[in-house]
This record gives sequence, C-alpha cells and structure tokens, in this order.
Amino acid sequence: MTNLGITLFATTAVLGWLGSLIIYRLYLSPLSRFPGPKLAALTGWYETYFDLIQRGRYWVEIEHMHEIYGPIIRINPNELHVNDPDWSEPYKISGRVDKYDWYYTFVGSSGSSSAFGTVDHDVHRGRRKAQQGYFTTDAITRFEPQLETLIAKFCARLEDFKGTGKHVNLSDAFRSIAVDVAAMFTLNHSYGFIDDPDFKAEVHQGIRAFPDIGVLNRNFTGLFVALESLHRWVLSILDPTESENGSLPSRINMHCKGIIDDYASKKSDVKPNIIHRMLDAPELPMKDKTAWRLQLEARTLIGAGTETTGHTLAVIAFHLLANPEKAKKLKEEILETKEGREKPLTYQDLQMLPYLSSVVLEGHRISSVVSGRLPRVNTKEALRYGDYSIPTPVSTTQRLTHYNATLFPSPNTFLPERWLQLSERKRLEKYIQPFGRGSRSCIGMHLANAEIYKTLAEIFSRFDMKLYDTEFEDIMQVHDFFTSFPSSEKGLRILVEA
Ligand code: HEM
Repeated sequence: MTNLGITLFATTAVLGWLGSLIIYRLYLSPLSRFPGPKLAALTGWYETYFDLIQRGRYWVEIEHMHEIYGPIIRINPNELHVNDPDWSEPYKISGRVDKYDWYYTFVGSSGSSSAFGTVDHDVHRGRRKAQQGYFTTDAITRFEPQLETLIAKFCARLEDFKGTGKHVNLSDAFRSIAVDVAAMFTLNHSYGFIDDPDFKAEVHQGIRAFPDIGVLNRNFTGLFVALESLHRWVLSILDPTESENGSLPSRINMHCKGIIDDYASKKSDVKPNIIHRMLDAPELPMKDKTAWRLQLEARTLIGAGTETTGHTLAVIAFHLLANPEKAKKLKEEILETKEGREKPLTYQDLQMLPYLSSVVLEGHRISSVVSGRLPRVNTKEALRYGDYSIPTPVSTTQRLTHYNATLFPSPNTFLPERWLQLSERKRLEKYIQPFGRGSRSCIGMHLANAEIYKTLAEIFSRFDMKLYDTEFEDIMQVHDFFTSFPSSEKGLRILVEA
C-alpha cells in the first residue's frame, strides 16, 4: 500500500470510529433517553473544560443544566445526576452499591486502598467494619477530656492575641486543631499543630496550593504519580520543619510504624488506638494489615478530618462574626447554661442547646464543605428514579439540596433561626446530609460534631472577636475540589478584642 493509501485508510478508520461513537453515545447508549446537553452526552471533554480550565466549576454547570433539563440529567457520556431532595436510592444503608471508580481516581492509585477510596462494596465492608467500633458515641464521650485539653490549648493561643491588634488566621487555626484532634483520637498522639506560632500556615497553604491535582488525575489517570511526587517536593520546600521533623504524612507513617513494631513485640503499655483495632480486626484479611495500608488509613483519617472540620468551623465563625447579634445570642445561651457549673459542658449538654444546635445545623447547611457529587454505581441491579431505570453511575450533590430555596428560603443567608421551631427542625433535618448517607457515610461524624460544638461554645463564650479584612467571598464556595474552595486563599482573619 502506498503512503497515500495508508493515510486514506487510517483517516477513514478514525472517522468511522468517531462516527460510530457519536451515533452510539447520542442515539444507542442506554443513557441516550436521558435529558441534558448533547455536548456533555457526546464527550467527557465538556466536563474536563469546566474542571480543569475553569478549575472545579462543573458543579455550577450541573446546577444550570438542572434548571434547564429537570431533576435527572446526563452530565457526561457515562453518568447521570439527580437533583431531587427526596431521592436517596443510591445511599440506602441496605444498598450494595459501589463507588464510581473513575470519579474517585482523584485519590490516586494508593488512596484507592483506603476505606474511603475503596470502590467495591464488599471489600469496603470489611475495611469499614475494622474501624467502625472505634468511632462509637461512647468512644467520643471517653475522648472528651482530651478534646477539652486541646481546646483549652487553642484558647490559650487566642488569649495571646487579645488586645494586641494583631490578627489571627482562624482558618489555619481551625485546621490545626482539627489535625491535633483527629491525630489524638485515632493515634493517641499530638503533632503539635496548635502550638505552632502561625498554626502551621505554610503546611495548610501548601496542601491547598494545588488542589487541581485530584481533578487532573481523574481526567488524565496516571499523571498523578508524577504530580504527587512534585506536590510532595513543593510541600517539603514550603514547610520549613520538613528537614527537622519530616512532613505530616511522613511523621504519621513513622508513628504508625512504631505502633506496629510494638504490637509485634507484644509491648502492651500503650493505650489502644485505631492501628491496634485494625490489627486485631477479624474482618480484615492479612493483606489489609500491612504497615503500608495501615499507615494509609491513618493518613486518610487525619486528612479527612482536617479540611472538613476546619473549614466548617471557619464558615460558622465567619457568619457569626458577620452577624454580631447572632454571636451575642449564642454567647448568652452558653454563659447562662454554664452558670453555677464547675465542670465543662459536655457534648451531650451542648447538643441540647436550642441556639447552638441551630447554629451548627445551619453551619453544616451553608458550608456544605464536601462539595463533591458522590457518585455510586449498582452493578447488581439497576437503581430507579421515578419511571427511569438507571443502568449506570449516578450522583447527587448535597449542596443542591442544602441550597434548595423551597426547603431553605434565602439559602445564601445564615439563618440559625430557621431551625429553632421543633416541628420545622424535624421536617428539615432529613435534608441536611453533610456527612453523606448509607454505608459510605462519614465514619468521623460524631468526632467532628463534638469538636465543632465544643470549640464554638468555648471560643464564643470566652472571647469578643471581630472580622479583620475578611469578606463573604473569602469563605464561600467557588471551586469544587471534592471539598469546597473559595476564590481566594486569604481565609478567615479576626482580631481578638477582649
Ligand atoms: C465537618 C466535618 C466532616 C464532614 C462534613 C465530613 C463529610 C464526609 C462525607 C460526606 C463523607 C462521604 C464521602 C463519599 O461518599 O465519598 C465522608 C467520609 C469519610 N470521612 Fe468524613 N467528614 C467530616 C469529618 C471527618 C472526620 C473528623 C474524620 C476522621 C477523623 C472523617 C473521616 C472520614 C472517612 C474515613 C470517610 C470514609 C468512610 C468510608 O467510606 O467508610 N471525616 N466524610
């Protein structure tokens, strides 16, 4: 065959393949009967454009598509998205759905071996069970004295800023207490983030400097390994303590290694922690008990507990400080409850407070910190939405429910008052799902809420604080990199006045 012949043959083959792909995706695919823009049905590059060029902005486009096409739409060649607050089919506790592997590639190839990143429902069950018993409400109650010690340390740090006119970056401070709480709870160990003069600002900013890495990996699987090493290298430059103490992930790894070695040599004088729990778990196969995987679980737990809890606290504190009458109301409620009591208010006591509990519910709603769309796929039987049978991955986005103006009028306004009336609270509570639902819901929910309740109660009853050069734009979601990112990285800055 001549060169011209080869070129003609190759061109015809490529055009033929493209033609059949277009016909398949638009007319023959089981998803072709679902509404949505033709371009999104035709090519994944539509989503890639919003994710990579516009940086984590597909969530806005998805919202826009729902306005045009209705509650169930096709958002890419392989996935549907539902916007209906009453639809929870993929997240039933009894369901045996998998996570959608393509979407969760953002955690990287190693991350997929953690319980969080595990795709397969049955494999996840064992990994989850091995940790579940460690996160009970009783365990959180037993942890409260340690939590109080960390919060007292946090308050002592804020005390140093009192009346100095020097601002505090509360976003970094909250991320730091979140690291210390998650590490203390899971490993009985502190990495001393609260003690750092800048609340480890360089580390938090370094981690957030390149959030596109996960999205890049989803769109170009394989790039992650190279980018991850680059990211680690950048972090090591940004974190001046790296050379002395090692980065946080390597410190967690070293600490876990010590725990595993002590366990093997039957040293029994240490308080049991999550690593012991997993080593002892009958539901975990031996291949899941390697040091590498247990270290991964520990890093995942601390990582999953940091940005989520830290940012939720920052959003709540921002709205309270932007509405001083609400901060005052909260302070009065807590001081009144504290009066005459010698011991600190427990998490259980605090959950009973009408205004504080309304502030927390409203804070979860308005922060919607997990911005990702949590796609699931049922490989056993098709899921149903009304008359539709769903044969492929399908996702929902909690923020769409949390900002549904019929359920939550004036959704952009922070209104704890909407939760005060008990019958209303009961009606609306089922629509607040910050921790996800079903078998893949957040394992750290009670720990996070205990930390949020106790930290808010302590700082808002003790200090008079004022916003410093911080606007709503510095806190509100602009980008979705699985967690919510604002447009700037300034964070919540405050002055401690008294
Ligand atoms: C305000 C704080 C938090 C929020 C809003 C939150 C939210 C969530 C959500 C929505 C999921 C489900 C993700 C998915 O379906 O892909 C999840 C999973 C998870 N979270 Fe949280 N989280 C918070 C705090 C924590 C804390 C403190 C920890 C641990 C120390 C933690 C550990 C985990 C883990 C390990 C998973 C995976 C669970 C599994 O698949 O078995 N989270 N979280």
